[in-house]
Amino acid sequence: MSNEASTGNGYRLATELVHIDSDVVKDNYNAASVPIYQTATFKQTEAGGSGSEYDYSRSGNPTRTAVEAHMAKIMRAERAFVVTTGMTALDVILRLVKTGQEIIAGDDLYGGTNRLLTYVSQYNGVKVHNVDTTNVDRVVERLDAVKTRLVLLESPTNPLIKIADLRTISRRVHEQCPDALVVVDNTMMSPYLQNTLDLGADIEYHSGTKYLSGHHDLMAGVIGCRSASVGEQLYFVINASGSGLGPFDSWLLLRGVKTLGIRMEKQQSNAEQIAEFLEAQGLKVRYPGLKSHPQYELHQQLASGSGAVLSFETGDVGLSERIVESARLWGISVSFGCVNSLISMPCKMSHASIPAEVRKQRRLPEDLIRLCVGIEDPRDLIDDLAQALKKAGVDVKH
Ligand SMILES: Cc1ncc(COP(=O)(O)O)c(C=O)c1O
Ligand SMILES: N[C@@H](CCSC[C@H](N)C(=O)O)C(=O)O
Repeated sequence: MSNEASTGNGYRLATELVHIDSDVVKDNYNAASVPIYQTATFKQTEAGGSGSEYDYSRSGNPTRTAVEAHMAKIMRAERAFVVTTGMTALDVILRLVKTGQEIIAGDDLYGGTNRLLTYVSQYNGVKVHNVDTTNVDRVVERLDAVKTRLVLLESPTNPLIKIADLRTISRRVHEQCPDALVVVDNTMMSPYLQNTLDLGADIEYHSGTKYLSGHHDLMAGVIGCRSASVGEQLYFVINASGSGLGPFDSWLLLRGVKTLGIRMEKQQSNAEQIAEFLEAQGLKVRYPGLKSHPQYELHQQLASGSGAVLSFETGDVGLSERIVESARLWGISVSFGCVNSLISMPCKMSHASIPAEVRKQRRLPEDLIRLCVGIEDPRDLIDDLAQALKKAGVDVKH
């Protein structure tokens, strides 16, 4: 299935991803690829500094401007920013929350997100409510018209692949709390499969380390927002704190994002086959493209595809460890969104920073295996999973 969404220029997203607006960077030589302006500072023509578009790369750099303009177009955002990592993106957004204000966040979130939220609740006097975001009422009952500043959502969540009704939650939050911002970490879907600003979010952010760059050769974060005034506040923090992405990494991100469409289509098609294979083994598979997913219908209304991250349980931590360690083609690594396939155990790896008792309270299964599907031949991926399952002692139908 290909993505039918367009950016407003009349072209589909896969087309827009490849075409960078050449007016954004004034290049005298008509370079076909946006140049890397590897400079910290810029020569000024006058002592007052006026008349120059750039003065210092912390405040702005042409290569960064090019990728920010491109991301704003792709995300249909009023403004987009690129920063050093996905966690930096969240850190910048969290600077909009003041002592005494409150955040409502999911109870299944990337481990690093949970760690940063725990930090702001311990040291910045910000109350964080973790709720089950699959249930709109659980979110709404925590709203406080005065105190709620952010509602932070992942959908699908990492790693339990739970779906939040982003459209309804955004509407209800805006009705009840006009000053609250709905923020969505859209890393798992990428802008290719889900546009959360269109669904009503105020801010969407990404770990650009994942699908946007696609090759695990760079760390980056991307933030897109719907309003110019939120954009001004975010830009202030990025400039003041020096969180903006450097010129070379901006260039790598811009190069990576051009192939997002084709990578996502292939990774998703591989993931669908792998999810079906695992389900046929009688395993409890979490993937929003499977009809057995409890929120299959809702996810289809929010996104144009199911992505390429799935998780499954085996019922036994030791068995899960043996499966992971028996895989040959699937690399044991944290992260996802890369062209090569990865296997991991969230409780021991990406989500190990969540204390064991909190993982238990939030029903994060210790035996959970997460698969991040790449672009390899799906037959090789399935064969390798089959041999890993067999070696670990599972009776495989293949
Ligand atoms: C859903 C999600 N959001 C944010 C992040 C943070 O991104 P980064 O590693 O680029 O800081 C990660 C992983 O690291 C993630 O999985
Ligand atoms: N040691 C790191 C783990 C990073 S996890 C990366 C990624 N978000 C994933 O879900 O795999 C840390 O503690 O931050």
